[in-house]
Amino acid sequence: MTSHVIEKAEVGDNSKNNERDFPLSSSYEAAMEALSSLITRQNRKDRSSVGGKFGQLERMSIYLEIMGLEEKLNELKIIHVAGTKGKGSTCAFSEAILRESGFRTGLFTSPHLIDVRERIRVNGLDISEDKFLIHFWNCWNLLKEKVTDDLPMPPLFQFLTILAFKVFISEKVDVAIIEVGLGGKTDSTNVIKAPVVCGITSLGMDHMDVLGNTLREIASHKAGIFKPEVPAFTAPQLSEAMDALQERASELKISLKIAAPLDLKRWDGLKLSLSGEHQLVNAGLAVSLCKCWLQKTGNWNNLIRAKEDDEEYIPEAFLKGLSTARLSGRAQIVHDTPLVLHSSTNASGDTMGKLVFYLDGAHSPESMEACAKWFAIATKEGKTLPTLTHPSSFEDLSYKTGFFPHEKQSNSDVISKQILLFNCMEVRDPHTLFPPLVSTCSSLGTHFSKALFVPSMSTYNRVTSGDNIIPKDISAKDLAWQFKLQQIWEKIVHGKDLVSEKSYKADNLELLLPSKFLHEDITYCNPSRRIPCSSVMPSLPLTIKWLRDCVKENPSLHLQVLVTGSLHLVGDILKLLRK
Ligand SMILES: Nc1ncnc2c1ncn2[C@@H]1O[C@H](COP(=O)(O)OP(=O)(O)OP(=O)(O)O)[C@@H](O)[C@H]1O
Ligand SMILES: [Mg+2]
Ligand SMILES: [Mg+2]
Repeated sequence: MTSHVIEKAEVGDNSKNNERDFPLSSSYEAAMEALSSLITRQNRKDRSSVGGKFGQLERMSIYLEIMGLEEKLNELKIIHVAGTKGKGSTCAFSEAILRESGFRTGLFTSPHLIDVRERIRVNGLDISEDKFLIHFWNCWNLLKEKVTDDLPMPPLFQFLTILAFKVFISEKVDVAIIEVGLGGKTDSTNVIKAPVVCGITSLGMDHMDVLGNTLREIASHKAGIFKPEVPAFTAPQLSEAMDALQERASELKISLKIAAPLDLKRWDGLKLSLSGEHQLVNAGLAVSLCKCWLQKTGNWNNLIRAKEDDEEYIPEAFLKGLSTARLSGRAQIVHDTPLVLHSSTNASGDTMGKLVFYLDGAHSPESMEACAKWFAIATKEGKTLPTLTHPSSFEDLSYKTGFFPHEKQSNSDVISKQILLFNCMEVRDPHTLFPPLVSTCSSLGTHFSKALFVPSMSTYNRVTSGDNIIPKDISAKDLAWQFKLQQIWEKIVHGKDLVSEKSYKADNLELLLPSKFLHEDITYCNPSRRIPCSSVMPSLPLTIKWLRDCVKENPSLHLQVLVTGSLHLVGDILKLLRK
């Protein structure tokens, strides 16, 4: 993208000019370039002071005023959702439920995986490129005209929030479902003054740099979205968090109800479209939020059968929404290389993935546990599972004995192995992420044959379109963080420090012979010889190639790869697999 294009795009007084001068795709790239310029490198804690004298929410109000959106925003019938984990899923369920109930929906979630337009959905679909561009340049140009030293352009998330409000207002949605970006009290979305109902998803420890170090502090930040006269619902919480939520609700004299996790037994044949046991919690909250929204907007009675007075009754449209809601990169399974089974046990010749990616963007301790549980169960499919236990110490775990029971014989001529493909942002603490992952998997009988640490490709300082991804210079990536992850992993899994003589050079792929993979555990994963069963891989494209070679060269191998630790990583893998 040349600066010429950006300049043109910026000065154009409406989007039509841009569209006339440039093909749509280049105009979209120009928008991404402009968006990227809004990414601030400032410490999140001091975000409110990013240039200018106004606080974050005050600035939001001024921007909305500039855009002429303030009044219309107050008329939107909003469901506002905060929480540590499950916000996106709860919002996605709510959107699908209300759309299936006959309403035109707007959905604002974060982050995105492949394309920024995923964050803004209208009636179930990501906003189209041309609509995005029209609204994008309209917001951009109006704000750009008014910026001063005291009121600079909004940072990325703030801009996207304004854009989403503008889209939902223009598209005349009946309901807007809005996910909080971070925290609650000071989040840009908290400029919403009178939502119809508020929801709090599962709370846990995350973003402590901004929200505080105790669950109570975190909960009180999230409760900052509560508003007078607006009912609130929460997923079940630990008492420390619940007390803080309740305290805020009492101050405002609003009702705070606990939404019970969905009980699938009651709904014969219902299968949630987002998998994992934790989704029952999110689905339960979504049901309560939607029911309340329908009641408060006077639509509930139209939806229920007249004689139905059962408190727990769920209309058909709700069940349809719960079974069709989608949100990629959360417990998503992608079959890469098809495998046709010819064995007598599968005479029908069903195909199953020979290389299967299990994608989940978990990046906090609680979500790691949820993700591990989902992976362990999903990879076993149909087998009897041991009861989930929480081993108190890693000393107890079987992998310390040197016995690796990870070869699951799912078919007489197929050997299944589980691999971990991991990366996380450097602000995360891997010491808190690996233990719940390893112990939960292990307690369910799943053990990784190998862990691969790979840098993500997306950079955090650019917003890109879905087409724009593969950096040319992959070898020049700094892999120090991946080596650190590997070291921590080895220490946790084998209790041994890694020898660091080969340090900071990615594993030579020539040595990781795919043809040997099937039998390599014994020779390579021997802690006493200090050879780790983990590798630092130089890039994601090479990692995928290596995995594909592994299954190609070992006809009986069935690889189940858990990709987790970062939504960026998950998004990159989705982009690469899609190509
Ligand atoms: N109720 C839950 N309890 C624990 N973990 C959960 C729960 N819901 C979702 N997760 C985990 O968190 C990940 C992200 O889910 P989701 O996108 O719904 O949450 P979010 O709150 O929007 O997250 P983010 O902080 O990334 O915006 C999932 O992939 C899953 O691993
Ligand atoms: Mg988060
Ligand atoms: Mg989210």
